[in-house]
Amino acid sequence: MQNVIEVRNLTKEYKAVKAVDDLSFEVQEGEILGLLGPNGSGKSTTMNCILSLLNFGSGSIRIFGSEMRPDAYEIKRKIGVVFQDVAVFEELTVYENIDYFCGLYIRDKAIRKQYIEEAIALVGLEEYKKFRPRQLSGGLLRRLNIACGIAHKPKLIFLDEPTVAVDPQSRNNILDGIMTLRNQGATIVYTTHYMEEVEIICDRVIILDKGKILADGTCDSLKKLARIEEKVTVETNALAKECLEEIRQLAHVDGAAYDGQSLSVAYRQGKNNLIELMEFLKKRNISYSKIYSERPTLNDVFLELTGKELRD
Ligand SMILES: Nc1ncnc2c1ncn2[C@@H]1O[C@H](COP(=O)(O)OP(=O)(O)OP(=O)(O)O)[C@@H](O)[C@H]1O
Repeated sequence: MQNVIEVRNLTKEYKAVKAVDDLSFEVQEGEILGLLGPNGSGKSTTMNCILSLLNFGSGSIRIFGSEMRPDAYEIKRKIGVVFQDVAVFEELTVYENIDYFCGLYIRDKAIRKQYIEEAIALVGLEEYKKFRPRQLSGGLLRRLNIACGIAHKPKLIFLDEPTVAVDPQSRNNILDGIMTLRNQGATIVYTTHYMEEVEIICDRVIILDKGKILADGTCDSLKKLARIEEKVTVETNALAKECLEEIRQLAHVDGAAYDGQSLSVAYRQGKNNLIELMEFLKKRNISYSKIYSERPTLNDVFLELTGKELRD
């Protein structure tokens, strides 16, 4: 498969801060790449360098096989960008807003009309074509923002946290729309603070911290990086301190925490842990309302690698 983006040894410094530190990666055609990292890890700087919105100290960036430069207009025509902040015209209706942005790229009126209708259908705004932005909810506004960024059918799309503070219906609509764009052949770079979204839509994930790549792979391959193999949660309000210490000494236990209502036990190895813990609780006459086992999530991996929660 062709590399749509190739970043080689990219370094960007702001005075004393190395925002991007010798970064190299590529994005393949038809891929949804999730770019994740704690606040300040260099995601926006990386995206802005790729888009030639920022100068950088050293390294190279190629898009569709050609060097990306501020005047690379042929490449820029094939790119769509949806920034975190909604940027639409208050004076124009939903339809007119999309028409405006699409018109920057598509001159032919008939083709443009078709593209606008397709963008409206993609984000589910059919009933709101004549509404002005101030009449839309936050979720609908974000859908409009996306429609404006992708109506010209770009081959490469950057989406910077497009689902922040949207209702579940709009979120599902946006995620479905992004997968549809990928299925239609677009390559997508996606930043988010919601790990569950990454698990649903991303083909590959890069975890950044301090401007460097900590991990790069599919969600499943990243989960294998986790030190723990299983987490067992027990809902109980009857656990004595000594018992918690005993649990920490059980076979394969990596760590255990108890907050007075919920006991959480992490295991380095994933076999028979649930049964053994249930037997232990029975022997100690500890009653509980619920017990369940989970595989490590991407969030656990992120926490282990960066020492931070993705959502802080
Ligand atoms: N214009 C600037 N001047 C100085 N330092 C900056 C500037 N922009 C970013 N930085 C610094 O560069 C580093 C990377 O910031 P960047 O915004 O790229 O991170 P991010 O991962 O996008 O963060 P967030 O998730 O908060 O958007 C941070 O230490 C930040 O403080």
